[in-house]
Amino acid sequence: MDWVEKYRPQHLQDVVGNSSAVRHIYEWARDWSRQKKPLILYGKPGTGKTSSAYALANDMNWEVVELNASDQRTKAALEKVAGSGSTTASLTGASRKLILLDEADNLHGQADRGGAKAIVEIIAASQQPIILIANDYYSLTRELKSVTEPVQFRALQARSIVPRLRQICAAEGVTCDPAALENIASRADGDMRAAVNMLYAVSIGKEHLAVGDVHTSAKDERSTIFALVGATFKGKRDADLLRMAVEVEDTPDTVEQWLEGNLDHMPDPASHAKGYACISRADEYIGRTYRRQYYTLWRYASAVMLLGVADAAGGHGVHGRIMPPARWKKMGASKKQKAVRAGLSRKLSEMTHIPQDALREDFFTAISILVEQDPAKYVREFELDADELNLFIHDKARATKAVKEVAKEEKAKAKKASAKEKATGKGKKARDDDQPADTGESRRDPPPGQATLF
Ligand SMILES: Nc1ncnc2c1ncn2[C@@H]1O[C@H](COP(=O)(O)OP(=O)(O)OP(=O)(O)O)[C@@H](O)[C@H]1O
Repeated sequence: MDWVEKYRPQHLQDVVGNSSAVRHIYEWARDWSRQKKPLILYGKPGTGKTSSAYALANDMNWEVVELNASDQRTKAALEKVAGSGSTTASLTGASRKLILLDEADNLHGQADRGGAKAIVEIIAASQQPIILIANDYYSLTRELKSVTEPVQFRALQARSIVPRLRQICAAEGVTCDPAALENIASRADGDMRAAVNMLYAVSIGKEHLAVGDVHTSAKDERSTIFALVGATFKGKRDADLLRMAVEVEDTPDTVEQWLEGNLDHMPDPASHAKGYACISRADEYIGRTYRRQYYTLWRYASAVMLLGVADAAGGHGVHGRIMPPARWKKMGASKKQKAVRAGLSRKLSEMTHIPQDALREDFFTAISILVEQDPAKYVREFELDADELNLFIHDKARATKAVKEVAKEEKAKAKKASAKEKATGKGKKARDDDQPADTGESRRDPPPGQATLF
């Protein structure tokens, strides 16, 4: 049995941290009547939402009926349980049934809006206590928010995670360096499930856990995932790939991103589609793993993507080196893009006298079409640089070419102008007046501050 399940809190008092949320839940249950609104526990994964609901039911001697909001069969089941006010229906002698509705932020997974609406109505009129669970409160439908009472679960502090890890080590007969547990707790980033999982992984087969067992540098972690991805494209034996997948610290969704990021570099284009097919199949398992909290499915995800991509790659490797997923690079790049976009709309707004938000909302598409047709013209007109031009046209090579072309023209113009200045001897005056050089072409350009869009 894995430690996450083995050490799931059995009673509310075992739940670490989030004490005001826990008290809220307890008082709600203690005073429960049909007038009480269902609770919605929301917050980061692994902070104790599901565990608290189960611990509460245990403490109250309520039976739990767990349903999933996105499941098509949920409405019928919910109708049956929530519609019955019976308190003695249970064979176990439990006094009530606590309906636990997981993935409340995925209610739109119901086939239609009507289905979701019907569920909200059943929830609102329930004759049994209901607890809904969600990660993101803000993505819930307005209707659902209006019939429920929110309870937030916050990320756990590392200093509350450490004692729980210490307890688990003691129960398992593993002695440990305090620094090792502190290291795990801080890397878990407020997620107790992640912390317990990490502890389990590093303690396998050990009687003593030293800090060195836990502390792997970022470089070491990278080299392991590099090795796994490299071995997959090189077509290493299936058994080796599966063993490496267990060894790497990264979860299958990270491995999936790495494989996906490198797929396009397989030399044979025909193999790309095959590779993507395996990755998308693995992605379904990864999604289900998280939705159902059923980590066994991770193994299937790993097997499907690693063996599938290895088969697609046929042992031919990838062009160049194995690279970290482009998506990660893009995340950094998107910050820069935001700054470029803000600068560009400010500049265009000044030039055209159109307010920035009108430009963005009403004109951006039209401008993009125009710029796409003749990029160089608009590089001149709006004095765009390559980054700015790229916001309008996505073909990087074409954008660079247009910018270079205009730069070349400008250079030639400047050269011509300075030659002319020299010849006429009026160079100084022209510079003092800050007038554009007197060339036939420049007279056709609109003066600064009067750029025209169309
Ligand atoms: N506050 C906590 N106290 C003690 N153990 C916890 C706590 N939070 C999480 N855990 C551990 O993590 C496991 C998963 O926790 P739980 O299912 O309650 O998380 P959750 O908040 O419902 O996450 P998700 O949003 O992913 O469903 C538990 O089995 C338990 O081992």
